[in-house]
This record gives sequence, C-alpha cells and structure tokens, in this order.
Amino acid sequence: MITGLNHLASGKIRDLYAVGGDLLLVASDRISAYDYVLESEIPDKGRILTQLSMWWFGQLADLVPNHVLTADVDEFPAELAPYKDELRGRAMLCRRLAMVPVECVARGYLTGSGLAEYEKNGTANGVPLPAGLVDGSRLDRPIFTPAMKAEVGAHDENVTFEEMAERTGDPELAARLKDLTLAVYSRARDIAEGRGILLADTKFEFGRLPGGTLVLADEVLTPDSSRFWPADQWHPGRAQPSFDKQYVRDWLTSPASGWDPRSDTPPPALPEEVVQATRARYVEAYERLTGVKFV
Ligand SMILES: N#Cc1c(N)ncnc1-c1cnn(Cc2cccc(F)c2)c1
Repeated sequence: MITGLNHLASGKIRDLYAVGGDLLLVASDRISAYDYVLESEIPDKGRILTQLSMWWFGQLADLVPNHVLTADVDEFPAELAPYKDELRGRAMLCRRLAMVPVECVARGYLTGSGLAEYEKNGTANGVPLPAGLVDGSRLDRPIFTPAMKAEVGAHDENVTFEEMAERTGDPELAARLKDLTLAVYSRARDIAEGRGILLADTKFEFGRLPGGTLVLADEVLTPDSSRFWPADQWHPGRAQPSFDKQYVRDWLTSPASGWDPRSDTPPPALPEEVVQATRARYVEAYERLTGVKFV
C-alpha cells in the first residue's frame, strides 16, 4: 500500500488509487496460493505481470479498446512524482469506467469450477457439453461462463448467460460481453498455444466510458487472472501443473513445509529457492509470450 495516495480498493494482489479523475492500478509482488496471500513476495512479479498485461492490450487493440492511459511513470501526473521508483513498471494509469458487475470468464479447457458442474450435470453454467470430457479436456469451442462479482474474500457466483442478462437488466450488453469475451480469449489462446503456453481459462472485466463505449479493464491474460499451463506437460484426465505456481504448491504440500492445506493455519514462508524458481517462471512466461527479454 502506498500511503499518501487516495486508496480506493485492494484485491489480494493489487491496489487501486484515485488520481485526479483517473485511476492507478498497482500490482504488488504478492502471490496467493490455497486462497491465502503468502507472506513471501516474488521479486518483480508485479512488474512482470503489468508489462504482460500491457503487451496483451496491444495484441488485442484491434478487437477491443482498453482503459489504460499509460504505464510509463514518466507520463504520470506530477502528484505521483514522489512515488516514481516504487511505481515504475508495476502501475497503469487508467480511465475511470462504470464497471460492469460481471466477471467475464472464458474457458478453453475444462477444469476447476467448470469441471465440477460438468461432472454433476454434464453442463457448464447451464450449457450442455459433449460427453466424456475429463479434467483438462480442450473444448473445441471456448465457452463463456460468467460470474457475478462477490465481496472481497468470497468466491464469485457462477451464473447462466440468461441469469446474467436478467441480473444486469441489459440482454444486449450480456450478448456483447459474451461475444467480446470469447473473441478476445480465442485470439489470446491461439497466440499463447503457438508459444508453448495453454491459457486454460481467463477472467476479463469490462467497463463503460461516459459515452457508453464498452472497454476492456483491469489486468488481462496474466497468470493471476488466468490459468497458465505448460503445453508440453498437458495430459487430460488429471490436474494440470500450473506454469507459474507449481513450485509453490509442490513445496507447500511437501513434508518440508510442515504445513497442512486442510488446516486453518496460514502457509509458512517460502524457501528462497522456491521464491527464485517462481520468479523465473514469471520471467519465462513473459519472455515466451512477448518475445522480449524482461529487464
Ligand atoms: N480496472 C479498473 C477500473 C476502472 N478502469 N474504472 C473503474 N473501476 C475499476 C475497478 C474497480 N475495481 N476493480 C478491480 C480491482 C479491485 C481492487 C484492486 C484492483 F487493483 C482492481 C477495477
């Protein structure tokens, strides 16, 4: 948290500030696992994921406008000058939007809450899926599985498209959000697959400009907003390894940590080698996707 700025909200990993009529989205080096924010930070994680978001916004600009004014600290308003070094690379100055109260989730692979519903009903957010799918199955056509935003700390509530249309009171907006979400995810899935990363699913947030234009908001297509899987380790029928969090998960569930995920106790600090190996995974994901060396 940056004292001295007008703090608006905090998620597990990021903080939101008001700067004049705009917003500043700041990504920390925090990392979460097993629904806990760990006491150990991953050096540069916020910078790597912010630069990855910015790269994706560029890749998607022909499909959808976004809310970012700039991520260059030298272009930030003068009031932010005292915080330049702390913000460099990890902050996006964004236009303030009227946010749509829906988590727009696209799934290209079946896992997590989507798999749970499928195993019970053969559907995902009420939409029937083909028989015989297993954990990690690739879906021929990505699906839109919206969720109504929950309070901080609670899990979002998966809803059918029809429920979403009803609860937003705007069926046209619901249809537009579905189309945009699937088009943007499909483009990203194809780009990532060509670089050895499977984007299993992702969560987009949209908002509206004063004139009503629908705009892509928040961060996009990072390992915090999406499931990143290494393509060369994809084996449907089991839990897939996480591209970025597997070292953390493996250590936390190993005897070495002395921690039990089923206990109500917070996880212990990570060993330095796990921190550094995890940092290296974020750097690798960034460099593989963008083709640019992280500096
Ligand atoms: N992006 C964006 C945005 C915008 N451009 N205009 C208005 N509101 C938001 C906005 C509101 N909540 N969040 C999510 C959120 C919560 C907590 C911390 C965070 F970093 C992010 C995003």
